[in-house]
Amino acid sequence: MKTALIQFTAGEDPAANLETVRQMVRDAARSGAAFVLTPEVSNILSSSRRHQQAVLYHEADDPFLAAMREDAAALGLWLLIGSLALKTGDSDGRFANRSFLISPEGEIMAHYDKIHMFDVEIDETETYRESAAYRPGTQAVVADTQFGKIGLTICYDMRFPHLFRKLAKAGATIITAPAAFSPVTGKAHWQSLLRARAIENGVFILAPAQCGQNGPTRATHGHSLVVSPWGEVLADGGDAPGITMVDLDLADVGRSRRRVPSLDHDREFEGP
Ligand SMILES: O=C(O)CNC(=O)[C@H](CS)NC(=O)CCC(=O)C(=O)O
Repeated sequence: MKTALIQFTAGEDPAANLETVRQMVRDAARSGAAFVLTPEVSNILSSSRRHQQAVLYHEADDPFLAAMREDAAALGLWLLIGSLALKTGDSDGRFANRSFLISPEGEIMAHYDKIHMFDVEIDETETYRESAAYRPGTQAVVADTQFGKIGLTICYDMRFPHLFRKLAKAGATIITAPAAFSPVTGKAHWQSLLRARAIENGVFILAPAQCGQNGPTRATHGHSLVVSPWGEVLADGGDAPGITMVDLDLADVGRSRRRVPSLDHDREFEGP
């Protein structure tokens, strides 16, 4: 299955981000991709909640989502919008960080709200408080497609192996992990986390990532990653914007799981 991961640098203007993504989706389609994935918060990366409040939409009238549905249908491909920041109507004004899987008919086949919030102080200069702006999801999601079952996660979720375990146990053979990873933790952890999640569950991991300088106070790690169920890095998108194409052999899932069937070897135990 020809799969394309879109890597770019989202800024504060959703319309500009949409133009960038649309062009790259078209390029990916021209290269023969059947499944195209975009990073976390493809529509906006902003550190100002006020600005987000001013320019974001609810799901029902979001122009980014509408355009992606049109493009998926026009180009006849599966599309994962890694996520969109969307208004929720919640009284506390928090947004959703929501991933969408769209069919080649332009239908929304699944959506997933990021469960784990990145509330972290990495060092004196770098702190994140995602839960101040975003309302965490409470529902894990697996979608049925012609390529098999796809489990949806977002970014920081990759540090919670039990979520990936649940998705794999529910039949997922591909797990998506779109990201806007921090450069510091990216260097230290990104590839190890994703390879571990692939190996321990015998799944393909598809992780389209934001890259570069997103704003005066925000940068992202890049290195969009495709990992095989055996843990091999099949592609790494590097530091710069671009499209990473890979041809997935879905039979690798069965081959890996037969060699090491650890997914079937979970045991109940007492303690500690
Ligand atoms: O801020 C937004 O608008 C959208 N959300 C994000 O970019 C989120 C929260 S700041 N980024 C991550 O989860 C990175 C996780 C990470 O870097 C790690 O786990 O080390």
